[in-house]
Amino acid sequence: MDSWRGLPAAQQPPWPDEGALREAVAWLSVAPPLVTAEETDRLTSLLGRAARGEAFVLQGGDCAERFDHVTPERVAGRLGTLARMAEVLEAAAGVPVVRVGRIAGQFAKPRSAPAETRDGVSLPSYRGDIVNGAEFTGAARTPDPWRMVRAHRASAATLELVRASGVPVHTSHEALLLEYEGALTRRRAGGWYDTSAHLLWIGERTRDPGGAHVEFAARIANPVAVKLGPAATAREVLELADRLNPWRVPGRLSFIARMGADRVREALPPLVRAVAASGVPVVWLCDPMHGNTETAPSGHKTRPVARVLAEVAGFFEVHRAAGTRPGGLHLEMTGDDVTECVGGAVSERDLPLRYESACDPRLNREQSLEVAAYGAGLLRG
Ligand SMILES: O=C[C@H](O)[C@H](O)COP(=O)(O)O
Ligand SMILES: C=C(OP(=O)(O)O)C(=O)O
Ligand SMILES: [Mn+2]
Repeated sequence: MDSWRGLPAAQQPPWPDEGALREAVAWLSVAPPLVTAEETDRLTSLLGRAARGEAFVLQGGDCAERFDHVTPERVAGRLGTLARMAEVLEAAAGVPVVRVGRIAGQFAKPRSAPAETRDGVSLPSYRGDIVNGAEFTGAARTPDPWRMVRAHRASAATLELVRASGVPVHTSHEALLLEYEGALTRRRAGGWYDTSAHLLWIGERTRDPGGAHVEFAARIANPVAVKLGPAATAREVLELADRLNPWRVPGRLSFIARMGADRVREALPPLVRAVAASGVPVVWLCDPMHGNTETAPSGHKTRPVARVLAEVAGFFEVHRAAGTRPGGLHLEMTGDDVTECVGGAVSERDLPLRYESACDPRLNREQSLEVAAYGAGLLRG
């Protein structure tokens, strides 16, 4: 299970204290599992239905969860919004909607740049609460391996709130920090399960078929997903499909296309066609967020809801033209009334009012419901 060690692993934090890293990993390797193999297998079979067109997937939640946002109100807000969106989509799809949260573990962030400079001062970039603090001070930005232990506790507390809500949701996050994911991986009858979440995905920046992340994902029994940006080639995608779903199990592998509204119509068709021709069963999800990020004049990262809708439309068009299935949506969203994406009641001027994301801009409740209603319209055809 340690076969990923020794392979190139992108986006790992430069932990300054080796001893502390070893101690934190030792703590995690005997920590209680967060999810069971049975629940995890159930998600694989639900996703298998989506691969056959008998279900639609809604995956959503924060870009970056925060340790100090684990409150009943915030979790209920996110889950309530996700549940409402799922109802809207379900009514249109005529098949069950599989609810998957970016929740209870979505704490690690890959970054475009290793450092951030403000007023001539450079500090390590914020890499998510599991690595360092968002505050712009040397102390906060120093990677601290004990934060992985806090992330496990915050995930457990969030999961308790999720389980108490009644919203039937499975958990997911990006499998970015391999020390964390590896330490929570346990042997079960069905193989090795990463017990940190039901579904793990590999990000656009770490999907090198020869890299450590793909090797780790290939070894676990969980359902896995891979983000695909506009530079992904059919050859790479076929290699990923082969590595990650060699036994061709429906539901084992999802591809999350995040092309950008302008690129989706030209970048996605060759990938969809190549996968269809290979016969490897895959669920195709649309992430209309990460290819549509812009910087507003105020300096805030934002996403125009109109571009989000345009990418969703393009994704459906591509699948209709190829005769393949649009399997679901992957969104960065919250139940809170934030001002992070532009659209509806939020204009560029409003961005500073309630911009609470520590990383990427999320759809607020109203915008999330707008995207769900739009998706429902496309599902009705
Ligand atoms: O959530 C995704 C990435 O972590 C994020 O888009 C990277 O953002 P950056 O370009 O500000 O580093
Ligand atoms: C890091 C993310 O996305 P991507 O890997 O697609 O950039 C994300 O989903 O937050
Ligand atoms: Mn993001």
